[in-house]
Parts: sequence; structure tokens; C-alpha cells
Amino acid sequence: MAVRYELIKTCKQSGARLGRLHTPHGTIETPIFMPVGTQATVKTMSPEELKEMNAQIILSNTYHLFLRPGHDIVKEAGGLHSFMNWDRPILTDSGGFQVFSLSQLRNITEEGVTFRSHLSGEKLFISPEKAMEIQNALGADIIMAFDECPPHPAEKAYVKASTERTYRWLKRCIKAHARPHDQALFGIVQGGMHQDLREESAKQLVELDLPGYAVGGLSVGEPKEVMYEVLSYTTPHLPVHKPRYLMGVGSPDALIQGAILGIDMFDCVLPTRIARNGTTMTSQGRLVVRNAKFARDYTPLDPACDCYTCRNYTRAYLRHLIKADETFGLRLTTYHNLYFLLKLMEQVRQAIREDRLLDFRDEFMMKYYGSLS
Ligand SMILES: CC1(C)O[C@H]2[C@@H](O1)[C@@]1(COC(C)(C)O1)O[C@@H]2CNc1nc2cc3nc(N)[nH]c(=O)c3cc2[nH]1
Ligand SMILES: [Zn+2]
Repeated sequence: MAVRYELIKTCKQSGARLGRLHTPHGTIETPIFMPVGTQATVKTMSPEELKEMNAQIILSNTYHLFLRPGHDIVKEAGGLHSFMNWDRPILTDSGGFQVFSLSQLRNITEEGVTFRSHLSGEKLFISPEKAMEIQNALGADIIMAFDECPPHPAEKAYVKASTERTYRWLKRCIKAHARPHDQALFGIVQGGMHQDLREESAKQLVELDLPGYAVGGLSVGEPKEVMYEVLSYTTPHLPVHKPRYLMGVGSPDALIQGAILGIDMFDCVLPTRIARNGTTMTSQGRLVVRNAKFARDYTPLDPACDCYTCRNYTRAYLRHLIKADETFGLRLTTYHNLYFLLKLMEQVRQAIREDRLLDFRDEFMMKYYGSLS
């Protein structure tokens, strides 16, 4: 079996799960945050640095690698793991979301999606079959079904029709999947913000007995409370002994609350994206190190952090590098932000072991946000 989830324990206080996800490239402890490496690199980080901070699995993206350099080149290079020199697990998103969020969309039909490349303007087409051909070529340990992430907000009738088509596309993905023994295909639950559509979508996917289930169609601009409500009536319909993956979620509060609501895997570009404009996550909350007030601040970015950045450099130096647009500055803030989130998930796993994740959440929220919600 390509991927096997092992439920280790459930937190008595919060219901959150501690698990292990066994994959052909190693075992992942969950709940886990997955750094995003869209174009076969986690921007500015080397594989050695990612291992140093204990990144266990990283993401890459079908849409981007299909456009550039092309999945045929990655395949000829021996697949993503050798192409990017990463021998731990990789997950690829199917391109569904990126086609809708990045390209000038041409047309979506039962067959698939016609669109213009956001790079060259070239007219391209991705179908469930094409998305599987690309992901089979890239060789990630976990691959995602080709789906439509409905726009938000959207008419319920549109969400219903889109979710039903996504289900038909999933069955085509399963049929077209050429490597089920070493690449686990996860289905993606859709249904917008509608309880009946979400429950129907979850039940249909569970009948297909997939190795894992993602909750898609969220983190699309909806209020966090709405996302939490959707999760609260969706995850209970997913099998206890299969991993649950919430796509596109990565703020500290949402990672903790998502784990409490039964999610095991998270990914988001947030920590790497905000790092590049000098915004960092610290034990005392967000700190925009490019602000003038740090010009003469010779203390570490985060005094409570023992990462490479915080052990060796000051806020004054980081501010200087970011203002001077020095690449090294981006590397230092990225390193810290990823380290911070990976450390946070280790603390979440420890709180689950000690049956105290709700207490941990409250303690963290007060320190980071200065309030409980
Ligand atoms: C496109 C980019 C860089 O990814 C971020 C960020 O912009 C942005 C754009 O709008 C905000 C909310 C502000 O955040 O949403 C991304 C994070 N939310 C998210 N990623 C997802 C990926 C997904 N993949 C698939 N296959 N299916 C899904 O349903 C799906 C849903 C998702 N939701
Ligand atoms: Zn640090």
C-alpha cells in the first residue's frame, strides 16, 4: 500500500488525533504542517536546511510543473525526488485550484478545463486524465484528484453542480491512475459552505475507500469561523483510520483549531510568502521586521526561538537586508517562519500526547494574538 495512516491516540481534552503516516519515502508524524515548494523548491531553502528544521514532507504543484519545465523533463530526470534532491515524502496538488486562481480561465466542461498559461498565454487543457498523467510522471508519494475549487462566494446551485462534477472527475482519476501501489491518490471533499452538500460529498468519497481525504474549497477568503463550522460537520463523516488534509491553511490559530477539528495535514504558502516581505511569526505574535522601529534593535528576531536565524542575527540586520532587497534576508526570514510553524506543530503533537490541546490553544492564543479567539 502506498500510504498507511496509523492512529496513535486521540487527545482526551480536544478530540485531536496523533498519528503516523507511513509512505514509501518515510514516516510522517501528524498533525503536520507541509512547506510549499510549488516549482520544485521551497523558495530560498535548500533540502538540507529543510531537514535541519525537521520538515517531514513538502508540497509541489502539478499546474506549475506542467507549464514549466514540463512533467516529461521531471520524469526523465528520475521524478521529483531526484530532480529536487529531496528523499523524504512529497505531495503534489492536482492543479485544479491553480488553474482557477492563476490562469485566465477559458472554459470548464465535463471533459476538463481549457485555459491560457499565465506564463506564455499559450492555450492549454487539463482533464482528470491529464492531471493523473502529470502526477504519475512527477512521482509524488501523495497525489490529489483533479477537482474544481468553486469560487467563493457562489450560488448554491453552482456549488452543487461543481461538486457533482468533481465527484465524476474523481472516478476518472481513479481509473486513469497508473501507479496506485506507490502513489496514494487522495480525494477532495467539496460542497462549499453548505452542510448538505459537504456531507453528501464526504459520503460519496468514503464509499470509494481512498487512502486519504482532503477538505478542499476552503481558505478561499471565507471568515475563519465559517471554515471551522464547515470542518465541524465534514470531518465526522471521514474515516477515523484515514488521514485528513485541509488544503491551503497555515495561520497559527487555524492550524491548532484545524487539529482540534480532526485535521491531520496542512499546507500554506503563508509563512514563505510573508517572509519575503519581511513579516515574521514570533512567540509574541506577528513582527514586521522591516519596520523602522527595528533599525537599532540588536536583539534576536524571536528571543524564545533557537533557529539558525534567531541564534545568529539581529532584528537590525534582518531589517537592513530586507530593505536592501538582499536575498540572504529572505532566506533568514523564511527559515525562521518555517521553523516556527514546524515547531508549533511539534508542540501541538506534544499537547495531544498530554491530553491538553485546548489548554495549549488558549495559552498560545493569548501569547500570539493577545486574546482567546
Ligand atoms: C493561490 C494562493 C497562493 O494560495 C493561497 C492563497 O493564494 C489564497 C488565495 O486567496 C486567499 C484565500 C487569500 O489565499 O488561497 C490559497 C490558500 N487556500 C487554498 N489553497 C487551496 C488549494 C486547493 N487545491 C485543490 N486541488 N482543491 C481545493 O479545493 C483547494 C483549495 C485551496 N484553498
Ligand atoms: Zn527563529
